[in-house]
Amino acid sequence: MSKHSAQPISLFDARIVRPALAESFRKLDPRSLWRNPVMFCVEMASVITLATFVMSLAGVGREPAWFTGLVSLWLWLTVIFSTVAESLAEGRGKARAASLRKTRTEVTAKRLGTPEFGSDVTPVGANQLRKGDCILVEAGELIAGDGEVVAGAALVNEAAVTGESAPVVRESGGDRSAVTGGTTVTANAIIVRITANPGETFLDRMISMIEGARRRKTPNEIALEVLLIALTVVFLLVCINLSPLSLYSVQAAGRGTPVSLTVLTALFVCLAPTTIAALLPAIGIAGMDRLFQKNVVALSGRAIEAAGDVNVLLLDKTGTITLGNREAVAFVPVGGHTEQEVAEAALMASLTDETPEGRSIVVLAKQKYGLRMDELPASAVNIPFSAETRLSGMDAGGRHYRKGASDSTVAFVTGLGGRAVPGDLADVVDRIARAGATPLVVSVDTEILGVVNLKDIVKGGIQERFQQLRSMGIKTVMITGDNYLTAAAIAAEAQVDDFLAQAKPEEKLRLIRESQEAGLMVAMTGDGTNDAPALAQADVAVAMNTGTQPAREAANIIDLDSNPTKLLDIVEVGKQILMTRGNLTTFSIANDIAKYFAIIPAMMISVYPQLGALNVMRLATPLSAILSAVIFNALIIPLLVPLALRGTRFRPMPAEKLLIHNLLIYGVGGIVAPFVGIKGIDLVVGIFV
Ligand SMILES: Nc1ncnc2c1ncn2[C@@H]1O[C@H](COP(=O)(O)OP(=O)(O)OP(=O)(O)O)[C@@H](O)[C@H]1O
Ligand SMILES: [K+]
Ligand SMILES: [Mg+2]
Repeated sequence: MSKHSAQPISLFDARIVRPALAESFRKLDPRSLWRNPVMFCVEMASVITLATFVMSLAGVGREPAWFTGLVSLWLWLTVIFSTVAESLAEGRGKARAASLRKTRTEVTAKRLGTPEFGSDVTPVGANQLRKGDCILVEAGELIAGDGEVVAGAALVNEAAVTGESAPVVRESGGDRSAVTGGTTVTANAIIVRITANPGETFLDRMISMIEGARRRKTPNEIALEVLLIALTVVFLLVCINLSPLSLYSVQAAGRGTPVSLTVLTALFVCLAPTTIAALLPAIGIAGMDRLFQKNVVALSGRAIEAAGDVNVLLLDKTGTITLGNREAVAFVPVGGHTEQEVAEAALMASLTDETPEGRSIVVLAKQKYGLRMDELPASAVNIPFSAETRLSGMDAGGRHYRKGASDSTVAFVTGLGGRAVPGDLADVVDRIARAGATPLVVSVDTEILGVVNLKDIVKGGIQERFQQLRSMGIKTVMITGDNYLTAAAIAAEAQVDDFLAQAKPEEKLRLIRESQEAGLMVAMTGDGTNDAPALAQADVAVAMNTGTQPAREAANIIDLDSNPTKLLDIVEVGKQILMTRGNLTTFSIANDIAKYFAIIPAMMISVYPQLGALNVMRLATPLSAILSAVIFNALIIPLLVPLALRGTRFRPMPAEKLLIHNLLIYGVGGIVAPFVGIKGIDLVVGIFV
């Protein structure tokens, strides 16, 4: 097995750092930097101080050129540290996108006239394929685009996308019908109906997502940014007003010198929330990258952050909580019929059924009873399975063969005029359901012959993960189209908190709407086409990569490993992103206190010598105090880059406790650190000045 995560590239690997440094200079372009308004202001401040440096070189102004020059240099470094942080966060994704692009080679597809085997084949380039085209893909060939298997079943190697080289089954009809462009068929042949135009495929979306090209700011990021901009504007106004104020003070006191433009600009940058503003883009991008390490592709940053606040997780049963598909394991007669009769009727009701359940019935009838029908009866009409009717079958030779959920089949038979439901039916259905399997009732015309036992197996190790979700305050609810007893048995085995049985697609949707109206943040995990409406409505919609194309399109997060408990990791990363942002904001704002103590006395001491009392750090000279504050303000950014990229460590503890814990560390730390840091830098600066 080769996984992406098996060969992790370190965050500070040379292969990432070098291109990131180049990229960080491109990001200095004001036309792209304005997207981060606080850093844009710092860049303007750097330009202003560059001008005052040039002027002091020319002998204009009172300040020595070494001072204005160093202030300008460190202001530029402040901006560069921020663009480096963002580029570093993007780096690993870019490296991976490049390797994904390599797999998206130009392939030739075999386009078919009709969606059937044996129809005429026209070779076309992959980029000529359009939605709705059908292609034939045979063993050893690359699948040219995203699509849905409409005929056949094959083994597919998806390593190009998932990093997992063990082949998986992709087949028509069921919840495992979706195939991804760029993956390879290793055995058998399938016919695929293309579902995405070139440029809109999963691989394309994945590449643009991890490259950050389509990254939108999340609502949380926007809210925080509004706060940061407001703070910046306030400090800008304060600094602008300080200039006339200091002129006036100088005149009134009859001594001292007014504050210079360089010092005012330095003060502004030190007070503005530069630490968090510099690291803000990196935090979100790095979070998305951490998820990708876990083989989860988030198609929106918003979904990950919403996951940090999730209260309820709804899970589809088959394929999500239980393994793959339900398989027929036994035919159980009722009402005095024989096993053989049930097998025959079930076979007839499944001949045209392309779902895995239907195919497994055909296989069992053949294996156990030697039954086979090589040709369909001439008059056969397929009655396809739907999540609405919950039954399927075939009409042939004037007879109605059906199989389906117990209530649906009984209702169908009664509708045809059947009156006698066998007395032992309820018992048989109950027994199968209580064991956690799915009973399918088999009928011919008005007669109920027996029940097919479809086995359902709960995925291993799922219970502990649900327990962890519970301890994080997340309620798990299983929703299934299956009957109440089967649902109850599987729910008990998987240890979900609650379940909803016999749910049709619109009931799944309603449950989500109701939970959302009650103020809950809802996550949904599913794989079937019938889950798609619910996925589209959920705040966090996780589709299994094995799922159908509609489910994958409706989702905003795709789990390449198709593991329903991945939500735990998604929640963790979501919480980490929110916490990291909160912690760095606290730190950034708490930092200002020390800077007041460093800069205000330095600025005003020539006018008001009493302010010397505020110089608690005993900084050497006013100029070195200001320079030290500027240097500290810049250096704190690279020092916090590892924290921004890796995220605050997640501790499962109650929210209030966590808040107090973080406030203590980042609030108190934010107040103390700059006193120590600025003093230390001043000692070094003092050696030279
Ligand atoms: N091929 C089929 N033919 C007839 N009836 C079926 C078939 N497949 C499923 N059923 C019946 O329809 C019910 C609903 O099935 P469906 O697969 O839509 O459930 P679901 O809502 O996707 O839930 P889950 O996937 O969690 O089991 C099943 O419980 C079963 O009784
Ligand atoms: K600052
Ligand atoms: Mg399903």
